[in-house]
Amino acid sequence: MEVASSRIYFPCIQFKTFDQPKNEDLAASGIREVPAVFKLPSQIQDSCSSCSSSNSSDDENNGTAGIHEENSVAVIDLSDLLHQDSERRASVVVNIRSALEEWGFFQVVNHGVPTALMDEILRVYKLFFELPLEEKTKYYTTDPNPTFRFGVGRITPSPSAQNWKDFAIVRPGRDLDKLSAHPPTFREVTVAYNNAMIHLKRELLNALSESLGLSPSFIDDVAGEGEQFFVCNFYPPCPEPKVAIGASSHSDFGTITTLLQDDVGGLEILDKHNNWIQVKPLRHALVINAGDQLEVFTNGKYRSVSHRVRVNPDRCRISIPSFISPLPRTYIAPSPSLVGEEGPLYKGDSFRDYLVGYYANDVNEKLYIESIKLKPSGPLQLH
Ligand SMILES: O=C(O)CCC(=O)C(=O)O
Ligand SMILES: [Fe+2]
Repeated sequence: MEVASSRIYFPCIQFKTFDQPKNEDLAASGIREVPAVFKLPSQIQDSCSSCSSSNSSDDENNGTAGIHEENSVAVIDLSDLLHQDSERRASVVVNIRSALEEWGFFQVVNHGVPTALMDEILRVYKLFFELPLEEKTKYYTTDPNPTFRFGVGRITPSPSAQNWKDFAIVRPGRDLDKLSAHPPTFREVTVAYNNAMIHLKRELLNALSESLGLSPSFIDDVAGEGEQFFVCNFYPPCPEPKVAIGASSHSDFGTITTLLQDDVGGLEILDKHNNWIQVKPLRHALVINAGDQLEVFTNGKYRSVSHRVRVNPDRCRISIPSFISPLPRTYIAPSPSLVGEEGPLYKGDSFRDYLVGYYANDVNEKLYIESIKLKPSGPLQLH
């Protein structure tokens, strides 16, 4: 196959990986076909083509309290939660519980994160991804835990196809000099956004504890103390959107994820009937979902739902998931306060060892958490 001059290959761990040219280069390069390394197996391509793509953004939600079902997953107004009014707070907590039981995902508005900060972080990270490849690859490293890492596709031992995305992993609690210095506000915005996520995570985990009848800091104390970090995903336009995938189906490894997305759309979640449901962009909302650690800790009451990202033929998309996790040494097992007659349904493990298992499996699909499930012991049989 002839390689167009603007197609740039560079190694990503053991793979040769295709770096999709920027939006404006695409037309010039004349690429009309997805390279083989990104091609999904045909049965997955079929499941992609059965869903309609989401290109629209909804108007800003100015915050009517309660749950709105028109976006599939609930949209929950957090203003009453943040104002600590006990009755109104209780109703938000109930809404969060039903959203997690029904979908495992919900969106939040009036969450206290300044909207200007949300716009700004999307803007500065887009500028970063638009830098020349030589600039971005200065941040390419095989060190798994740097402050700032640029990468391509998804790194798994046996991916069926590389994901059609570039990403940056950002750990702002470390050496800030390692963050990109372009554009000039990049570091400042990164730190401000991460701090806002730390604040929000505390509010959310407290509400989650209350929703399960636990004392407010119960979940945060056990499963929310890990290093706060986020990923910025950049999905370039794709000439054959049904043949490739931005992020293949997976569940998140941590406790909860708070995700900011731009207005392009493409995130889909698997519902209880095995249908892919779009999570439509809602301006200035954040998408919240349960991760594997929450599923284990709650003994399956709040499930970590499979999700994936479809690509767009015309527009690049940016999303910024923040991952809230336990400390590596924390042992996460079903909490005795949440285990009923069914008995513990998951094997416990330290978060560090959980991650080893998670990445040793193909993270595409919920393979690892399925493998640590135990059989229900059921009520004691007395003869
Ligand atoms: O881009 C998205 O909307 C979701 C990304 C995602 O699921 C992840 O990075 O874990
Ligand atoms: Fe995810």
